[in-house]
Amino acid sequence: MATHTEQLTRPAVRLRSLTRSFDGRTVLDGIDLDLPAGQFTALLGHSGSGKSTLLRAVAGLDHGVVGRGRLTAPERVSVVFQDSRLLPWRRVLDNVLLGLNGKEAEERGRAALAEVGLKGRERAWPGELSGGEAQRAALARSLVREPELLLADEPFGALDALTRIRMHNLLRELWKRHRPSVLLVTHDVDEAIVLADRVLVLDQGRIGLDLTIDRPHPRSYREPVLGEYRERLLAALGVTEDHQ
Ligand SMILES: Nc1ncnc2c1ncn2[C@@H]1O[C@H](COP(=O)(O)OP(=O)(O)OP(=O)(O)O)[C@@H](O)[C@H]1O
Repeated sequence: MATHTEQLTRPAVRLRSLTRSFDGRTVLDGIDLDLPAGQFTALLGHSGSGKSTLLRAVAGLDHGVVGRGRLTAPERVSVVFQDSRLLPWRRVLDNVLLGLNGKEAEERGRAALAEVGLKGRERAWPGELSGGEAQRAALARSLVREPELLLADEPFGALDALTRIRMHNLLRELWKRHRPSVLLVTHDVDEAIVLADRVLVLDQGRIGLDLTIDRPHPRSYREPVLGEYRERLLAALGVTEDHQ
C-alpha cells in the first residue's frame, strides 16, 4: 500500500467526460471526477440514477457497454456488493483466499478474518454465517488483497439497522487502519454522512452536489450539526423534509 505522503499527491481515480448509455438512454452524461488517494467518498442518488453504473465503470466491470470518456483507477481494486457473493461450497477462509496460494497468504487471510471479528469461523461454511457475518467475510476477502481502492455497492443494504451500525464502525475502522480510497454507493443519506468525508450526489447523469463533510469521527446520527449536511443532501436529491 502507498505511503501516506504518496496518497496525498496523486488521485486514485480520475474520470474525464465519462458517458454511459443503455438502449440509447444516457445514464452517465460526461462525468468529470477526481477521487484523491485515501479519501472516503460516498455516492448518493435515487434508484436508477446510475450509481452502480458508475461504480462498475470504475471497477472495470462494464466491458462491452457503450460509453465514452477516460478513466484511470489503481491496479488493486476490490469490490463489495450488497450480497456477500461467498461461494457456498468453500469454507470461509477458502472464500477469503480465493485465487491466493501459499502459507503467507493463508496467514494474511486469517489475520483479515480476525480483523473483521470472525476469528474462529475460518472453517465455517458460508451457509452457517448470518448476513452481517457474511458481509464481514466479504470485507475480509477484499482486505486480504490490500486494495488501493475499495468499491462498495450498497454493502449494508440488506442488513438490519443494528448490524448496519456495527458494520459502519467496522468499515470506518478498517479504512483508518489501511487507508484505501473508498467509494461507497448508498441510498442512505445518514450512512453517507456518518461514514464519508465527501459525499457526491448523482443526478441526471451528472454530479449534482459535491459536499465535503468536515467533522471529526466517530460521528453519530444524532449530532445536530450533521443535520445541516443532511438537509443539503436531501435538497440535492429533491426530497423535502417534513418538519411538522
Ligand atoms: N446492463 C444494463 N442494460 C440496460 N440498462 C441498464 C444496465 N445497467 C443499468 N441499466 C439502466 O441504467 C440505469 C441506472 O442503473 P444503475 O443500476 O446504475 O442505477 P442505481 O443508481 O445504482 O440504482 P439502484 O439504487 O436502484 O441500484 C437504470 O435505468 C438501469 O435500468
